[in-house]
Amino acid sequence: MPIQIGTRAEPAHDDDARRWVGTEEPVAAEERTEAPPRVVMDADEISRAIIRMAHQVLENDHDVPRLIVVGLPTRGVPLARRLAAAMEDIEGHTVPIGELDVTFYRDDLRRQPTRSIGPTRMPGPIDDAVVILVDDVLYSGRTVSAALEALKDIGRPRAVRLAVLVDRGHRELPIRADVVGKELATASDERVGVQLEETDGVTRVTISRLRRAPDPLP
Ligand SMILES: O=P(O)(O)OC[C@H]1O[C@H](OP(=O)(O)OP(=O)(O)O)[C@H](O)[C@@H]1O
Ligand SMILES: O=c1cc[nH]c(=O)[nH]1
Repeated sequence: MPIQIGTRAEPAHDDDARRWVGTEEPVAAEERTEAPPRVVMDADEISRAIIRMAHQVLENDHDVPRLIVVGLPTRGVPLARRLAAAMEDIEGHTVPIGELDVTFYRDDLRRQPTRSIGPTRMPGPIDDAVVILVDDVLYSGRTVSAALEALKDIGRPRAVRLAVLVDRGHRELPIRADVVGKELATASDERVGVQLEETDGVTRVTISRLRRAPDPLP
């Protein structure tokens, strides 16, 4: 029996229309403008990385009776679908997919721009299943930490693994990925952008350097 919590009320990602929570300054000045992005993975490289990741996931948990692949919005959800499809190609049977909205579990909810609350859907009980969390980028680790909290409210998986397309370093919490598509050495003033056909109309990974917006005139 599928489990569903919440519904998406409006588009999941709308940078221009982001709403803010709390009273703190909503955005760091250096995030306001960006230099042109440099492409570090194209669509073919991303496809190959996902196939590699699928093999690794299956190798790590080859004897598990129940695997559930769970995407973290926004782009973790289409990535989870792609990963599950690659796993199905290898294994020849259906791989159940879920999606997990972590917004209310974030420890930085008051500091971060929020997007609309998305749905949480599981293909069935997660108890005793191995859950493969899927996200596009692993950075501070706070999204994954929130995902682990959110999962606790749904059930008690036998194990939780983490698969990310890009690990860009700069962790703030003791979290690591089990399966990584590509490790990117990045500076803290850079931003990794994952774009996928399903959400962005183009598939690629870029790095851009964030530039400090000029101070306002006195
Ligand atoms: O390790 P972290 O520091 O948590 O960063 C990684 C998260 O940041 C991005 O999500 P974001 O919150 O920007 O939302 P989006 O997926 O909707 O773009 C990305 O998709 C990861 O989920
Ligand atoms: O560079 C980053 C950092 C966090 N989340 C992203 O999507 N990219």
